[in-house]
Amino acid sequence: MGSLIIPKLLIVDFTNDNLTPDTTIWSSTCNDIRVALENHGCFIALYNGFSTKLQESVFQAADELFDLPTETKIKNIVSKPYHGYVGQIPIVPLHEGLGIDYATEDEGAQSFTNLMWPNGNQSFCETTVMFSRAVKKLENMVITMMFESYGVGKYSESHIASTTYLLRYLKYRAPEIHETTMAFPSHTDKSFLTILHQNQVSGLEIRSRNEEWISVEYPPSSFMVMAGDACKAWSNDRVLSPYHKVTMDKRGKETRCTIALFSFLSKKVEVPDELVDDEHPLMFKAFDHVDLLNFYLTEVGRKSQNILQDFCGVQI
Ligand SMILES: O=C(O)CCC(=O)C(=O)O
Ligand SMILES: [Fe+2]
Repeated sequence: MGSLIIPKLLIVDFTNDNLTPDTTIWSSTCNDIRVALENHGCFIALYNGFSTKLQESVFQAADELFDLPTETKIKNIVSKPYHGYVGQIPIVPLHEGLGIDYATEDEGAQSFTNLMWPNGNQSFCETTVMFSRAVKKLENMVITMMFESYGVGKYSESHIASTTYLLRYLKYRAPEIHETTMAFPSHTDKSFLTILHQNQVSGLEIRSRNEEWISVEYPPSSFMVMAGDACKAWSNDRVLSPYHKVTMDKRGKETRCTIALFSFLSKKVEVPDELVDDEHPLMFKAFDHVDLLNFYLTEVGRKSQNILQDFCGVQI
């Protein structure tokens, strides 16, 4: 049996005050981020863009939300696929999730809050917006650095201006004896980037390029930054959009909670000309991001083992 080499995931320290544009550390970190996204499709970010109080209150907000009756939670219906309530699924019995589209904007968070708490819940609303905005800042920094490393920094501002954010509160209860430990089946994200923040209960597993599953442990104060299929398409197939899943510990007793921010483009996802050359011929046609989600809703899309190729691959 060959030895199992578990690749170490990159840890980027965004709390370092010296990490500012036009410094050596900035350009080497931009490079590290690009290499990590190409090799593993993810990295861990140490980030202190919000207070310890907000860190606590966002998990309290999650508890309050999941404590609502199911009849209320199922009202979280969003027209875009995979944006609303998910739960009560017999083959995924441990998982429940709710989504807030445009969570970085007051109106987005407010309309969700009004739906869940018709008599109001201002602290939930404020916590959601503050947390989403703090994570958006991290997302924007990663975009800026990745674009810079690919030599297309001039496009990052317009990309960020055309990005919308979906915040999802996700819960996984501990399995009972004889119950499945599979808490969220293997998939790739359809987002551009996904940023995950978990409580003290791990469970995330990521599939590496050589198809080994890596269990990811990251401290509750840090973030997992992951590329989605739209990022893979934009990069002309350089970045990995990793398969990942959540598995709960068979003997675990605690509930796992993740708060995830997904970024989506409101303009076409297209490969910059600079990322196409003889060595890297164009792999994907430009597409509307929401159409990728709609394709994933179809049977062909759901069963596809190579969704980008099947959805927007350039036929050779
Ligand atoms: O809970 C997690 O860590 C992962 C969630 C996830 O993969 C998703 O919502 O797409
Ligand atoms: Fe995911």
